[in-house]
Amino acid sequence: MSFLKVEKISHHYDNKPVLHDISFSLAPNEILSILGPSGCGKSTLLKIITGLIQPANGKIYLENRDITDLPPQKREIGIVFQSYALFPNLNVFANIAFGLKMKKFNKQVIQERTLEMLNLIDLREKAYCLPHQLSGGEQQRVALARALAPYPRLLLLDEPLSALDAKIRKNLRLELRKIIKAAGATSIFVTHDQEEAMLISDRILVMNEGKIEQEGTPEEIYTHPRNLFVAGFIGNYNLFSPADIGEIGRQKLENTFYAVRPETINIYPCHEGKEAFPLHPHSIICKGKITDVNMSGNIVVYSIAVGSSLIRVDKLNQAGYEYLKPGTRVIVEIPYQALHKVG
Ligand SMILES: Nc1ncnc2c1ncn2[C@@H]1O[C@H](COP(=O)(O)OP(=O)(O)OP(=O)(O)O)[C@@H](O)[C@H]1O
Repeated sequence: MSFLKVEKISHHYDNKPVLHDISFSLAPNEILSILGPSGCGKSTLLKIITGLIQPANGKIYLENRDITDLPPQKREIGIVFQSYALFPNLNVFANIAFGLKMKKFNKQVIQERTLEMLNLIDLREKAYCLPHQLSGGEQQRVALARALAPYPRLLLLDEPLSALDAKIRKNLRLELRKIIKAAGATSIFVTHDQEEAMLISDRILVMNEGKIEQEGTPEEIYTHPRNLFVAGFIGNYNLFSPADIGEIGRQKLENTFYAVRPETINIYPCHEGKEAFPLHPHSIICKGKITDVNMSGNIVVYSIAVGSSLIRVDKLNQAGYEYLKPGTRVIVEIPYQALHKVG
């Protein structure tokens, strides 16, 4: 059974179309990320789900009930925004309890549920602090607890980590998923950061210019991008046509674009006078020259000029790994199964 069903939603501002026939559904307890570049329509779609905007066309169903015309306050949707939006004059406990009070839960329920939320976000010892006494990451955990406290039917998170600095952001990603899963909240997470979407969600919708380009699990999106846009947006993919790289192989490639992940490519130095190499039956082989070598954590990132393309190759920097120097001529081996046709 789908918990939320978004059916053929279209929208425009001043005759400019921004959403085209968007349909997707969400299973109970699932975390779905909507991933796409700035201006692709993510916020507009969220506002339509919350009821802040009426769509030009289409329907929204929550637990099989048509909520398209229901006002926002009747939808029981919790929202966490990019800015923490906590009440500055209320302490952490009162901020979390706020939604419960508004919904007129009795005192004991408010006390118990607020404590449960404080434990969930691991901030019990900060219950009587004011928001300005907390770090950005802590404030965002409080914002999450406040949204979860009144048992929302659906939780929407609109770029909740983008105001945080890089380190806190990285730490909070997995914690956010853990908290949402522990609370059992069905959620939609909006982001333009592919790494964040991969780590936090069960499923991802990749959006571009008001359309869904691909829908799938993080692994499906990462390993099988459906088209050039998704491969380009997911990051690090090498994109080329066979003519660009002057490949030699046993299977003829089509004259279109292919995507290949940097970690799937092998490179071998060409030793002087020994440039001949066997044709591997399951690979395409080409010649290249290393133009740059960079360390990115435990990964050695090679930039290799191959034909008219610059190919990225990632190798694990294990103990004893001897990396190749810029200027080295190399044989580049790309396994056929690593190639994805995206043109
Ligand atoms: N109130 C409005 N009036 C007119 N155009 C708007 C309005 N709100 C958004 N737009 C336009 O609609 C398109 C989609 O905007 P939207 O805010 O939904 O994108 P987004 O993917 O959320 O972007 P970002 O990641 O930058 O927040 C953009 O071209 C934007 O300029």
